Amino acid sequence: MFLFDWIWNMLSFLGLYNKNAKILFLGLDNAGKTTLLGVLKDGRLSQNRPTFHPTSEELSMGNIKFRTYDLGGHETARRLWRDYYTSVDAIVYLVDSSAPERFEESKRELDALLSSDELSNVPFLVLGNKIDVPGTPSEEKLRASLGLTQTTGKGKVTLNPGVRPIEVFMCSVVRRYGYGDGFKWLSFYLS
Ligand SMILES: Nc1nc2c(ncn2[C@@H]2O[C@H](COP(=O)(O)OP(=O)(O)OP(=O)(O)O)[C@@H](O)[C@H]2O)c(=O)[nH]1
Ligand SMILES: [Mg+2]
Repeated sequence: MFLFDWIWNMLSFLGLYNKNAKILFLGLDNAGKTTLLGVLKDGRLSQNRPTFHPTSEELSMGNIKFRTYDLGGHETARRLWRDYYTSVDAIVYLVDSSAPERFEESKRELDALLSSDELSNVPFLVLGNKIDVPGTPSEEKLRASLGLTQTTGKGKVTLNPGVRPIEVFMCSVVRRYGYGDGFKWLSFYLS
């Protein structure tokens, strides 16, 4: 079961394999960005300290590569985010969905990203992480809190020019579910 999951998740990246895509992993501190990257990188969960210095990793599966940027999420680190906006292919925005008291703060940062000119056409994959935590609010609640009740659709949708793909997927990085669907969705929009 675990092996199947792992392979399936890796396969869902196929759309990304074709390209040296530049992907930023953003979101508040403690959202799970570094944990997710660790799982994507070598399939393993690691204990991470909060990220204070931006880390860039080339993920390669077989002989195909893409470049990820893990930027810290605490307040001072957020000021560095904009230094990385140039020629970004996608944003993966993580939210700790088990921490509703921080939804407002997370929305504020997300809104700032969404209104940035440099990112105006960049696809956004929003991951509501940590749904393994009991009592975590529903996807509906998260969407409402983030102002994302209207998104572009989970299937492969042909969007009008100028419409930015954006979608929400709930996931648990530690249980390794949910994010695979999100990356598969994202791959539709990386040409
Ligand atoms: N329960 C649960 N905990 C998780 C999950 N994903 C990550 N965590 C935990 O959340 C904490 C923060 O994870 P990190 O990956 O360090 O968060 P980050 O987004 O990189 O945080 P910064 O580097 O401070 O911006 C760690 O204790 C992780 O083990 C999940 O799916 N479920
Ligand atoms: Mg981190």
